[in-house]
Amino acid sequence: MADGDSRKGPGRFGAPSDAPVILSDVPGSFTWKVLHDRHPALIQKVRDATPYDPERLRALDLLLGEITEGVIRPLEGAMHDRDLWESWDRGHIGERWDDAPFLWSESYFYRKLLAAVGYFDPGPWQGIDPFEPFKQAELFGEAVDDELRALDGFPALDVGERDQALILRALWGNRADLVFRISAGGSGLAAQVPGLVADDSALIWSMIDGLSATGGSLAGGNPAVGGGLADGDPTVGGALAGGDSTVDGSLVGGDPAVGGALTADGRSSRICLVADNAGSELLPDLVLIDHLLHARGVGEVVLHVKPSPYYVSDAMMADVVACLRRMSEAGGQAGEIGSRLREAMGSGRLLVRAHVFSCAPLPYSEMPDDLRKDFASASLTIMKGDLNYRRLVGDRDWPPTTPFAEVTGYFPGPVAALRTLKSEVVVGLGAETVTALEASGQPWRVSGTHGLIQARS
Ligand SMILES: O=P(O)(O)OC[C@@]1(O)O[C@H](CO)[C@@H](O)[C@@H]1O
Repeated sequence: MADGDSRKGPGRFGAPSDAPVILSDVPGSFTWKVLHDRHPALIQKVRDATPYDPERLRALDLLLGEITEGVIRPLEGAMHDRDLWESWDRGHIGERWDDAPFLWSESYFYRKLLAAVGYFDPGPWQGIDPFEPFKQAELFGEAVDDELRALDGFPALDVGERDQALILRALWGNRADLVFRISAGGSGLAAQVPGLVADDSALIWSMIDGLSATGGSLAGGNPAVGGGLADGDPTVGGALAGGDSTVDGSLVGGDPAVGGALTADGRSSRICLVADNAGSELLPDLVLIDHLLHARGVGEVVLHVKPSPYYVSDAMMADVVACLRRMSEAGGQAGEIGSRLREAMGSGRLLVRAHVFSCAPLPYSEMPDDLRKDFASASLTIMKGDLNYRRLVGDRDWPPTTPFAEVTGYFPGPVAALRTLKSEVVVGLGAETVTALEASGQPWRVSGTHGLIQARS
């Protein structure tokens, strides 16, 4: 029995799964409010933001009626991803929205929203992202101007200081999540950020320390092929893009099974970063990627984005392009970083993937083999954000002291999570930390005021 289709039962690849799956069936609970308050509010915002025609407005009304009345109905009409959804269904169609796993029902809601606005249908509305107006407003807002200007202070920092600053920016950038703002109001951020509830950043950097590329490469399956230099730094061997161009249509870039550059001791010098939100989260992610490639000598970074609009602000390829353009236009350090990233993209040291499973309603313990191979080819995978965390550890009511290494043991390689806490699931906390958080009386699991950095080697 799979992790995504059961309330209990063993997960694939031995993922432990004896904690109850989180549902949305308790009126007034966080998950219930997402389905009953956040989703209807989002439908209204989508209607307001784009001048839809009667057909699409009617479809949005039908969706609103469906989520209000309560029973999950099948997708209708021609669907390019029918086979996928049949394989991801898990028998929840026909159930009440509240009774399906929260992870599944939320994800299915976003797929239905795209169906309602005709995102996938041939015709004039095909490819019109219903969330684009929100993403644009955020990317061109003053807060992003300030963030980009702040990069001008970076050259004054040494590499260690930059390591820490960048990992924290990438973490707290995750507060900038537009779906969260729908219910939190304003910026969605509490005035105070009490801080980290777990901090494995030292472990992450110790893993990255050994990952400098030497120039050896497995590109094209030939370990004797040296990689080309991408950024002119003679101490850093560049990676060649994977030699096999006959890849699965869902991937952009080289063959996921082919490792890129190698370290001196023959390990993969590849890091995967699984992105979460666009705009003010993706920008610090890109700055971190540049730091890994340029200052830390990592041979290759694989950036995973979503293949279609999801959770309002989740990053897609178009958002990567928009962020790089925004950096170039900002000039200063941001402009320099943007240029280096463009070069890295051109030389294959920065690869982007948009795998269909990135929008699946299932935990990563259910990932397909090609994605599993992709993660296995990296010496470290960094998961960004709340939803990726839920999918990584399983969206279950774990005791919060359950070891992170235990619940991620199924993952095919070293893995780290950078996440602002915006939903109920959490693992890997110390008992004293949990006691103090509970004593605070604050909704620390869901308020976006706390963050965590967790890793296992
Ligand atoms: O993945 P992200 O962008 O950090 O967060 C997604 C999120 O806003 O959506 C869910 C509730 O709708 C929660 O998991 C979380 O608050």
